[in-house]
Amino acid sequence: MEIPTFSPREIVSELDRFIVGQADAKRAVAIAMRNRWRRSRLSAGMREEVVPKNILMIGPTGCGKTEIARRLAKLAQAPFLKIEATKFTEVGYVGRDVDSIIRDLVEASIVMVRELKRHEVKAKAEQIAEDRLVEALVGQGASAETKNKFRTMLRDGQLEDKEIEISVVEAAPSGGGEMPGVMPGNVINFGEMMKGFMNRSPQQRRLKISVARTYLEREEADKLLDNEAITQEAVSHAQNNGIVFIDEIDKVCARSSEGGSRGGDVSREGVQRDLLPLIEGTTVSTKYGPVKTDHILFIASGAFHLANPSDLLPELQGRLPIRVELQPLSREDLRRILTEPEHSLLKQYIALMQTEGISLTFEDGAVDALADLAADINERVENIGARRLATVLEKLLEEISFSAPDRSGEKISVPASQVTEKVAPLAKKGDLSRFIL
Ligand SMILES: Nc1ncnc2c1ncn2[C@@H]1O[C@H](COP(=O)(O)OP(=O)(O)OP(=O)(O)O)[C@@H](O)[C@H]1O
Repeated sequence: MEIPTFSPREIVSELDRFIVGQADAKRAVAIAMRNRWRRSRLSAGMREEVVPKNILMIGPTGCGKTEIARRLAKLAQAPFLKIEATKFTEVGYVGRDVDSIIRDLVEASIVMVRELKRHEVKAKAEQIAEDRLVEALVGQGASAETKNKFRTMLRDGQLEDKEIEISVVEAAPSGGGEMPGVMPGNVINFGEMMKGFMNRSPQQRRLKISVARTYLEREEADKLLDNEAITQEAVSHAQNNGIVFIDEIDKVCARSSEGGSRGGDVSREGVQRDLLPLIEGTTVSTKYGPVKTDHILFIASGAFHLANPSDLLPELQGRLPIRVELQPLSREDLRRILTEPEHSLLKQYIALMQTEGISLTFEDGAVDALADLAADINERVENIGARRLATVLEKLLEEISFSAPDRSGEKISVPASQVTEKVAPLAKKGDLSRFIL
């Protein structure tokens, strides 16, 4: 699979569009990404020798660690998986099977490759689906002239509500029935969807053209896709380009203050031992075949408040040679996060209100007051980084959000006083602020 190539400088500037500050971490991931491209250009023998230099990100919660990794993966069109190291202690020493990380990564890769391939065959599938619609309308034997007439009407959208009888692989959505793999909010799980389609035999259905078209296009696209080839490509994509983000790695460290690995720390060290082969390079068997982990990029991350990176198993430390520290977010960072990123929180709220016909604006003073308040609560209650902005903003805009449908056409400008008078007092209510803000 062709993956986009960017120079480290380009990667950093792309990340800058979405993430404020954290220059060191951006540089580190940019170099790691470029190294992959360099590796792909080496001779086969040399290529096998070059292992990715995995990264350890150290920084407080909510300061952008996951966001950097996720954006990087998106930019590089790399399969991405985030897991929490602590997940693997829940069932005790043996814990959850760490190999599931690789299996899940391959699943993510399949979804990704399938979506790309589906896009490639889209135009063709649409054309075949249209032919089938015309045939369902006028019958196979109709003259070319009749067919063309109906084709034109179809394209003009004149027949959308007309019912036709077609043979579809999936049951019709009678009374709000759901398609397999389509979850609430239209998130599509292609794996599930394929299972759904493959397990069913075609059925005659009476459907409106608008609905039938969706079914037929999907069915035809699936016919055009070569599942075997997709699987192979997805496995290779995961092996060579996959990124696994392991959060809370510090929580599986034996704390130095507790005098090394004794007692309850056995299971934590066990998790590190389990993770080690994956990061060192092993072969995991999946239902799609064996997957080599040697060239998967691992980014481990943690706050390391209580433990130190040197409390990790030495072998693991060796496999995470790139160390980057992320900075706690200052008041100024929070202010920039509100306004600067491409889809910043303020921009999101403005866009959401626009759908209700409301033109929402924030006075400069209001943005400053929001940043002040978030920084203040982070300092006094608990530092949850940029996540604090979401709760504070939600509280500030709750009223407008609720009454928006009645206020269509209005221009609403949020002044600083609303932050200081409405939301800030909540932060003063001691323990309550833990739950509200
Ligand atoms: N520097 C930043 N610039 C822009 N947005 C940020 C920044 N830091 C955090 N955010 C936003 O805050 C939220 C939480 O950030 P993120 O998931 O990266 O936290 P994290 O550092 O990985 O913390 P944890 O270890 O607790 O998962 C995300 O929505 C992210 O977009």
